[in-house]
Amino acid sequence: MPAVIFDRVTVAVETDSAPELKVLLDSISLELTEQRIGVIGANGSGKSTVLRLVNGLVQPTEGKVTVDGADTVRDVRTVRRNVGFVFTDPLSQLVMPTGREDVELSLRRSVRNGKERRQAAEAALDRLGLLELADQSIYELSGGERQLMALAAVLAVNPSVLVLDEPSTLLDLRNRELLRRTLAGLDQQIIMSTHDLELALEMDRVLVIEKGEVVFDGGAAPAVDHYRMLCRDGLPAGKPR
Ligand SMILES: Nc1ncnc2c1ncn2[C@@H]1O[C@H](COP(=O)(O)OP(=O)(O)OP(=O)(O)O)[C@@H](O)[C@H]1O
Repeated sequence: MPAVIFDRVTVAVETDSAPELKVLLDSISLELTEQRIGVIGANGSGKSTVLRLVNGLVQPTEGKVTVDGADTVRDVRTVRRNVGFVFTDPLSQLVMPTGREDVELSLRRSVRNGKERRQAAEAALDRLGLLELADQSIYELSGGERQLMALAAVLAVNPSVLVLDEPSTLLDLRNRELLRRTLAGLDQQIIMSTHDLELALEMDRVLVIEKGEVVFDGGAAPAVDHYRMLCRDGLPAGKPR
């Protein structure tokens, strides 16, 4: 597996609401070498920020992130070639009128020959059962269908690391199962944030993020237990009305 290394990474940003920098992540060090890594935590805890650091979409304010030795700031082109990123909102990544065109666009660099590219796109769509929807306008697809289409476009180029930011939010039960099976069948390293604890339980290692810090790092079941405990402790006192 490629090694994704966070070396004392802090991310701090300017905001309009306060004169001092807002710290989104505080001096995180991690060596991610397992095949399936889950990232869980409350809304706003910093999960997407962790994921975005892996492909250089967010840059560390201090420290560095490397993917198989490539620095996500200095060697960002190498990193982007190796790291596929699936966004929570598929419309932020699907740019072509149809899914088929989008998958072919993803493949434009890796498969130069037009006929071979069409075949590779067909195979990538077929893998997720999307052939029937391939030529439909992206805007006529449901949210879940778009989410799968975005995954197909990223998987088509066979990245060595696949980063997924809450990939199952829009999926129904059947498509969640399809996603689960698809992820289980992949050879590459997966780093995935999710609120779907069943999906998190399938991971080899799970990080629990809380207020910009890794508060638990270990096996999936104890990580989920830890997160549940944090959620219970964080609830307001008194009976819900
Ligand atoms: N560019 C930015 N400027 C200011 N604040 C930011 C910026 N990006 C993220 N944040 C803040 O950082 C915190 C962590 O955001 P992040 O998107 O990483 O959370 P998350 O754990 O993925 O949340 P969710 O589960 O709701 O998607 C949030 O409070 C968010 O408002």
